[in-house]
Amino acid sequence: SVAPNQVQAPVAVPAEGQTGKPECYGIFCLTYDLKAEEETKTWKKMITIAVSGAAGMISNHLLFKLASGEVFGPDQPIALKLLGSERSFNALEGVAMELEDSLYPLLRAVSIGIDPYDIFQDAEWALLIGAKPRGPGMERADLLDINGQIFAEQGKALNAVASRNVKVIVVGNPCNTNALICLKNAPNIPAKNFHGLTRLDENRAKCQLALKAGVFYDKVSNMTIWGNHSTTQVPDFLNAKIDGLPVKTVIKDHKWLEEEFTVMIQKRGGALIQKWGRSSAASTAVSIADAIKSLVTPTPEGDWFSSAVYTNGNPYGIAEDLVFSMPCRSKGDGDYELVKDVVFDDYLRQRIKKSEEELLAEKRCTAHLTGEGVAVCDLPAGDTMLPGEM
Ligand SMILES: NC(=O)c1ccc[n+]([C@@H]2O[C@H](COP(=O)([O-])OP(=O)(O)OC[C@H]3O[C@@H](n4cnc5c(N)ncnc54)[C@H](O)[C@@H]3O)[C@@H](O)[C@H]2O)c1
Repeated sequence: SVAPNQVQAPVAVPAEGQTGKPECYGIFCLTYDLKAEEETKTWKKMITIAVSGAAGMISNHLLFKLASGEVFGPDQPIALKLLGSERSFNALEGVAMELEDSLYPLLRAVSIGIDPYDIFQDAEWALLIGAKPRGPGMERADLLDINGQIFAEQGKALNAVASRNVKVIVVGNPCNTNALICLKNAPNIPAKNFHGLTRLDENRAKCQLALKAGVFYDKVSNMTIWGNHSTTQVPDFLNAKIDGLPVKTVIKDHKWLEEEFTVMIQKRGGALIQKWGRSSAASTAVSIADAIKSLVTPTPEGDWFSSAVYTNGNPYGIAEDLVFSMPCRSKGDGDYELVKDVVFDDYLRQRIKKSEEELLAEKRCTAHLTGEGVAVCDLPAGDTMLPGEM
């Protein structure tokens, strides 16, 4: 209790469900006269970023990168709208308190809540990280259903209240199929705006190629991850370059590329869990930041980045109506186009096919969540794990 003569700090206004309104948090409830501040004169218009799973491990790194300005730029003020689960609401308040205490000049608004219809209101970016982890003994089909339901609901909420051009990055696993479910439930938002995160896989692949070639990782470019964010993903060493040269002319050990490199990237997440006892959080947050930066800054001439995006109209012959990781370029306007000048050989084609089959099976298994009828789960056995599982 507070003594009568003490000033009480602003407190969090309870989230939706308790008051009927999502609310600002603490210091962010004060209003500021932005125009009165010298530095704000050159600032851009504030953008609204919604983050789900905001009390989780990945968000604990990501939110502070967003607020610091390193993702959207030092002249871009932001509003953060944080979505948690009922269970994590206290932790969410803790996150908001840490954001308050960080005194970020660019962070102009923070609100927290557990209802996506409130939190996604006017969101221009939605970073969908919150999902249930696969528990012991849980079948992949169960995970697809449990998390798919979350993304069906969040897709509906985005459709109802988000900005009409919201860009959505799905991180919660299984992220490709969750992104497909999400976009199917948001018919009024362009399907092109939905991404599944495979940037972490791209970054991991660049690092291992650089290590093998004995060069720093900034020398590796044109790195595509094809397919599903699972152990069927295909890190493409045919089109990737080291110092502007095809990887295969720099790394002569083609047996290593085909047999060791591919598996190493597919299972990197699992290897990390064995060391850490938890899944990658910091490097995942970095890769989300990278994925956003790749959409809001022009792609360097001749290069590209990987993102799992909607396949309709793809030039590679991949089945339509999937969310599949493919090479993209951006003009820096938040949008992207698929890269046309890539080559294929039998090795690459065969492996892409396997990931495609897996995603088609995941889609059949979640048909009840995409409005396409009765689900049939005939998931390929054996190697359909997420990179974080081993
Ligand atoms: N695509 C990738 O490259 C990649 C990499 C690493 C992890 N992941 C995935 O990201 C997800 C989050 O990982 P983490 O380490 O931050 O997990 P975490 O368990 O630390 O955090 C997840 C948070 O989400 C919350 N949550 C659960 N359901 C929610 C819902 N419906 N709405 C809002 N919040 C909800 C939980 O309460 C928890 O606080 C997992 O699904 C993980 O598999 C993806």
